[in-house]
Amino acid sequence: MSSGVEAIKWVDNQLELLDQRLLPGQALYITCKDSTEVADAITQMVVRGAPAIGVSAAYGVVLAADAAFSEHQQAWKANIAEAIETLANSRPTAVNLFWALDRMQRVIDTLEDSSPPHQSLLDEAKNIHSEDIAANKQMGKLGAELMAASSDTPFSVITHCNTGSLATGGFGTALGVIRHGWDAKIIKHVYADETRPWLQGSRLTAWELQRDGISVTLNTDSAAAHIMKQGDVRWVVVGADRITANGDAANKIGTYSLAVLARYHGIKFMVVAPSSTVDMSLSSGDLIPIEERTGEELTSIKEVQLAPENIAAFNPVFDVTPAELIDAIVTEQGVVLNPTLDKMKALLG
Ligand SMILES: CSC[C@@H](O)[C@@H](O)C(=O)COP(=O)(O)O
Repeated sequence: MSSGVEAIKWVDNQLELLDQRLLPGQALYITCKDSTEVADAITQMVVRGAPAIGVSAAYGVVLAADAAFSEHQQAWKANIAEAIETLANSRPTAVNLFWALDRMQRVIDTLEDSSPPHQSLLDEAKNIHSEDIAANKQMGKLGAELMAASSDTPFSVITHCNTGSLATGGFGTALGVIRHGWDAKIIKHVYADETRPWLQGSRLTAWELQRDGISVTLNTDSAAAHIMKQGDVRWVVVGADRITANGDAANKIGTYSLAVLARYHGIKFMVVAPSSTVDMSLSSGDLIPIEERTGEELTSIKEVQLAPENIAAFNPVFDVTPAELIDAIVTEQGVVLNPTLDKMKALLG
């Protein structure tokens, strides 16, 4: 089974990121030499997807510490705080970013002011990276087993946004389940929503699945109800950017509509995310900060104008699916069926 493309690489003490803005036309890596460049890469969506943002930010902290230590060997800890703040401000919704920065901060807190930080921080960033890949593989297995138990015959699934090796440390969350399900011949076809406006589905998911030889067709987001009505789709499978203590899940805009449609059509809805995506400090999805990006993502594509000049455009890039519409949350620690606060607490504390 393919693990997919390597989107995040640590090479010669620099961070190399596959520039996702250029896919599928070009597969080019950009090099981030300092933490500001990493923060910019996250904001500009060179790298995107909740776990991938967290992994990249962790490597960004290594770069920040290297710079602070070479500038002032006795006071690097004080000097790194601003760089970490800049990384934290790069995008608001995916909690994996803050989770990864907290893990890096805990390592910083154990170090002396005068001790070189490089190796300990690099080790932790690499741990965050490799643990994410391992979590994805475990979730892939658990999610595919759940799907297999629900049907005697192979079926199709719908997915939204991109949750593959591009969006994670590697392998993928919802796409990890799809990889396992395809391998086990449970899943026979994937419908990939194009995912307006940034087109993660058409530019990234279609590219990843096609490269890996998994049967995929692309559809407009608004075709989902029509596809569901055909009767061939048994599961919607998506990732998440933040899951709250009651099981509400924020994910790419349009996910909530899919969940409503799935319930109407009697189709199961699965959210696949590592425990680093779970924010037990928030009691409900209403409290998740929802990123709004520029209206230009709606009004033009690659400088081609699609709407009247100066039209006002509203571009929230995530929405929250209420727990009551979710049949299963799959994490590497286990599966929560029909999530509630008590069930989330029992699995994820
Ligand atoms: C494993 S990816 C889960 C989510 O991060 C993904 O579905 C998503 O919404 C990504 O949004 P993006 O704006 O592309 O960063």
